[in-house]
Amino acid sequence: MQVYLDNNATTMVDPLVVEAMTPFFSELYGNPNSLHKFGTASHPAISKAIDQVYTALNASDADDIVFTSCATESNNWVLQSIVTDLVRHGEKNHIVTTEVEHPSILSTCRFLEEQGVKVTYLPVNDQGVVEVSTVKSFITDKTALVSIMWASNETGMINPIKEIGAICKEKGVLFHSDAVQAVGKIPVDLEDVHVDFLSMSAHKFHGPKGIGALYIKNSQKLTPLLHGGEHMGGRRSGTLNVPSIVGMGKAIELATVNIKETAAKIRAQRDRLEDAILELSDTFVVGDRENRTPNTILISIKGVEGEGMLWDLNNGQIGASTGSACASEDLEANTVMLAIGADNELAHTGIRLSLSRFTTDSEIDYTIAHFKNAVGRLRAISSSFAKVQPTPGGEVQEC
Ligand SMILES: Cc1ncc(COP(=O)(O)O)c(CN[C@@H](CS)C(=O)O)c1O
Repeated sequence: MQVYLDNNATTMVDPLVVEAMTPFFSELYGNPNSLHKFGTASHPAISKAIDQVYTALNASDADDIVFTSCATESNNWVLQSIVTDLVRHGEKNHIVTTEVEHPSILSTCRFLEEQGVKVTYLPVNDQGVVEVSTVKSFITDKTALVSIMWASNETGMINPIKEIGAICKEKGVLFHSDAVQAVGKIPVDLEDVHVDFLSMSAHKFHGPKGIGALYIKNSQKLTPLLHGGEHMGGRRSGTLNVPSIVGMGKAIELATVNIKETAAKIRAQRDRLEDAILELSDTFVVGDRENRTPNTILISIKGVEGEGMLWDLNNGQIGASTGSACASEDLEANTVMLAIGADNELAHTGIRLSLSRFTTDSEIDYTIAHFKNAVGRLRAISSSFAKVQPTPGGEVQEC
């Protein structure tokens, strides 16, 4: 049996999405900007995809949805263009974000700091969530943008976006949320929650890789990151990736049409897996279940190096991660676990398991059995998890 439990890294493309995309590779392949029928033939499908994204986010027609190559591009676009529009020529010079954002936010902020922009990296609490009062206390009259992720890719913990959005609106500060791990997993209603910009990525909700989008409220001015053509109303240049746009539209429709029922099914499987693993001694999960995306577990297993556990799981045909895929190559401690106060040893024991609507009950059963055996094996050879075993005479010995 093969079990894929790394859906926060990327997901399988839903076969129904592949079916929707197929005609636009070799049949309706014209450049949508061409005036001939080969180009205009794809226009209805592009319009439908845009409508599917608007509907999924409950966005207003006054807002813009601009397709990008990925959420990393969307995040870079907002941060770099806010500096172009509000910092270089204006009185503002400050960005507020958190310590636990995705690298596409943190690295871009560090790049902007090299250009003189002031960035505040807010701490998170022991649940990995930023406190509303903390956000409020660091906004000044020089703050150009607040950028805070809707849900953590590492822990699944959900930030108080509605409250933060209300504060930003009240203070007249632009608000961006990286919603990559929220869209398609939990309800995102942009009539109910105030954001000026929102990033999303199709390959997180069973769409194709290489396509994302940026939501822009009320057509807010935002200098393009990519120049060179009138695509997407002059917002983002580059020939439209028609198959992937169609795929993103179909994927977001499938992911959100019954989102509450789907989330409940995934959560039941996640909770069963989590309960079983927590039966093991010296284990803990980051964050409470009520304020977490339904598919994610970041679990610490004392005495078991994350990489060693991944290797054992992989040998058992189970795919998981120690945290975000972007950071998988390095053997650093999990930054989120460090941010919530875990010591360095503990921060090396994190395992991220992320389910999807395609995860089956038998896969959960198989994972539970393998996980428990793996922990026993790895702790038996772990120097940091010394066991105290009684000897025949009753004396106790370290081993
Ligand atoms: C919150 C968040 N923000 C941005 C990205 C980047 O999305 P792209 O469309 O791939 O550019 C991701 C992707 N996180 C994957 C790969 S690093 C993970 O393993 O956690 C994300 O989770």
